Amino acid sequence: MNNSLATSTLSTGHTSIDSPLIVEMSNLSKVYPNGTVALQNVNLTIQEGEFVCFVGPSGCGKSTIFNLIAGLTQPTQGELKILNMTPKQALKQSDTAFVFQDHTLLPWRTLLDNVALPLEIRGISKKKTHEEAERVLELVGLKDYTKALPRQLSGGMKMRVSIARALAQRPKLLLMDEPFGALDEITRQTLQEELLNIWQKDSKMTVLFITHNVFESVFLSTRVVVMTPRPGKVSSTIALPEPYPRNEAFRSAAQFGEFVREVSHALKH
Ligand SMILES: Nc1ncnc2c1ncn2[C@@H]1O[C@H](COP(=O)(O)OP(=O)(O)OP(=O)(O)O)[C@@H](O)[C@H]1O
Repeated sequence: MNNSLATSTLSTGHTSIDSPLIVEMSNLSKVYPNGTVALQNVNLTIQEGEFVCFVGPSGCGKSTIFNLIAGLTQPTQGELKILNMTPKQALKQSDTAFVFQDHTLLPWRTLLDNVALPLEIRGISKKKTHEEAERVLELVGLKDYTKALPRQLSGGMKMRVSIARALAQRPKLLLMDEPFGALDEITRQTLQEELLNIWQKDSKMTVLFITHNVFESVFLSTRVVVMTPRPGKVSSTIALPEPYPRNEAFRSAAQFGEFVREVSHALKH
């Protein structure tokens, strides 16, 4: 697919042709003050309920796209709408939540208190924040660890807490920047399946996920966005209209291998 088709939307995952647009980027460019052209004329729309992976060489502007969506930096040119609002308005309404590779848990707070923190900051009552924190910790398989401290957990468990903390905000848009990059392969695959289960339970949550791992992008997403080396552009979008739930059987299916080859080929050209 060529760049012009990057603006098209697809009926995969929970989405249908009528699903509202969550992200609209038109001719989006970002030049940093030092002159680095991080993004050039990016056109992309993402519908409610999609799971979109971004792949591309280091420095192609993937994180810059996330920072723009989060309202942490401003575009130099073009337009960006999140849920038909400016990124800052969307962030204010807590419609956007993040998960990073570094779990950023506070070492002195229990898991429950770590997960409750963003809600506490929003002034929600202690009873409600704790109920919500318990709900999401159960969702990520950690209901027996509410009183544990981060140092008592493995890397994979810390990542689960980090995901729970983002989910506690009930985001419409979840941004995940290489969340599983530091995990061993088995833990990574387990968390991929758990993440898909969580996403499937919430038909309206849209997930944008940055990864350097082509296999991961194919396993997870309804659509892979492939970016070019700097200045970052969308070179192609590849639809993955394979049904969910996806599991071990999908990883060994012929179709999986074909999609991996397609994404790898797009990355090299
Ligand atoms: N605040 C900044 N000031 C100047 N240049 C920046 C800034 N942030 C990022 N860049 C540059 O913009 C380009 C895109 O960076 P970005 O972090 O968005 O890429 P990326 O695709 O996420 O990279 P990686 O895969 O290595 O994380 C890079 O050349 C980077 O050095």
